[in-house]
Amino acid sequence: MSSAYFQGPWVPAADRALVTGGSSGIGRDIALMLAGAGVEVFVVGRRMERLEAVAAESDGSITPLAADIRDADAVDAAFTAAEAEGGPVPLLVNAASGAFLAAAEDISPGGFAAVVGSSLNGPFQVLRRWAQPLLGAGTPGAAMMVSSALAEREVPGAAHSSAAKAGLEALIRSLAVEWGPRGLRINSLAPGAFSTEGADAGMWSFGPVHDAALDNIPLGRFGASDELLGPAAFLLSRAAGYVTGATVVVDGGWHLSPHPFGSVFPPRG
Ligand SMILES: CCCCCCCCCCC/C=C/C(=O)SCCNC(=O)CCNC(=O)[C@H](O)C(C)(C)COP(=O)(O)OP(=O)(O)OC[C@H]1O[C@@H](n2cnc3c(N)ncnc32)[C@H](O)[C@@H]1OP(=O)(O)O
Ligand SMILES: NC(=O)C1=CN([C@@H]2O[C@H](COP(=O)(O)OP(=O)(O)OC[C@H]3O[C@@H](n4cnc5c(N)ncnc54)[C@H](OP(=O)(O)O)[C@@H]3O)[C@@H](O)[C@H]2O)C=CC1
Repeated sequence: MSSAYFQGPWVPAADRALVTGGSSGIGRDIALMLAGAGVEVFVVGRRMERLEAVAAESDGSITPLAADIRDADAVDAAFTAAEAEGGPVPLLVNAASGAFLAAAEDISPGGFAAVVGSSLNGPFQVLRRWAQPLLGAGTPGAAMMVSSALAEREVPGAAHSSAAKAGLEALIRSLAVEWGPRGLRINSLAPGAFSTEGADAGMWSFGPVHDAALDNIPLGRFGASDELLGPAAFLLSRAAGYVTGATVVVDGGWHLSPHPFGSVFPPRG
């Protein structure tokens, strides 16, 4: 991944970053982009071998740290390891999250908790642990949470994820106000439909869902991974120094659709 995304005023806002979900898909691409631009990157995910594979792929500095973001102690240990040599980490990307397709009546309490845990509770623990030492030291920082273009829309078949992502966007607005005066910027990047390992396995390989999404994207296609990198680079750069509490939607216009999934997921008859 080239450093071409960071040029002129678009230099990274700091030289150290922690990226959750950095072993796959969107988080992996962002981690490689940052490392390619000379940022020291720590990648977090549940499976160490996949984190190590990303680290091996980069010519830059990527350190793998295994943790489930739903486990506050594991999150704390990952940050403690990242901070051990260079102190608080000023840049944060939270791309980790998980979801599965299911009719609402088939989502068990445990299933709802698993998805909301990885998409809202866990990201809050990550943000809180990231911010604590920065606030204590008065060091500026910037966080970018990966949300979803449909956070504010109806998503039949993914009610848990939709509720959690809407909560995540509400959360970043509150934190931007609480922490802005103390030097921290908090934004979110909201992707539309992107082909990634996890999303393909869980959603896009299911033909009716894939086709319904495509039919309702005004630009008529899924996004290409590099189309997220420019907006991500912007939010993590000095050029975004006056941007906080914002959600940047990158979805080919999908969120404007009258119904983002047409009638692909009718209620049980
Ligand atoms: C009309 C169609 C709508 C299409 C929707 C499109 C939405 C667009 C925007 C979506 C925004 C979000 C996008 C993404 O997240 S893309 C990235 C996707 N990547 C992944 O999801 C990969 C990671 N996935 C996971 O980690 C898991 O799916 C999970 C989130 C569940 C977490 O795993 P965990 O290890 O905690 O899970 P367990 O196996 O222990 O299960 C916990 C409980 O969840 C229940 N469960 C799990 N899978 C399913 C399933 N497929 N269906 C129903 N229930 C499921 C499981 O039974 C457990 O419940 P119990 O405790 O009751 O047993
Ligand atoms: N691709 C798409 O179309 C869309 C994606 N998004 C969002 O983009 C983000 C990235 O998704 P995408 O790249 O597609 O997904 P992937 O499944 O390809 O990547 C998910 C990453 O998160 C990690 N992860 C998942 N759950 C946890 C957890 N509980 N703790 C720590 N790490 C975890 C995974 O590693 P491991 O499994 O080893 O833990 C992996 O590195 C997510 O927030 C997703 O909701 C939003 C809208 C659409």
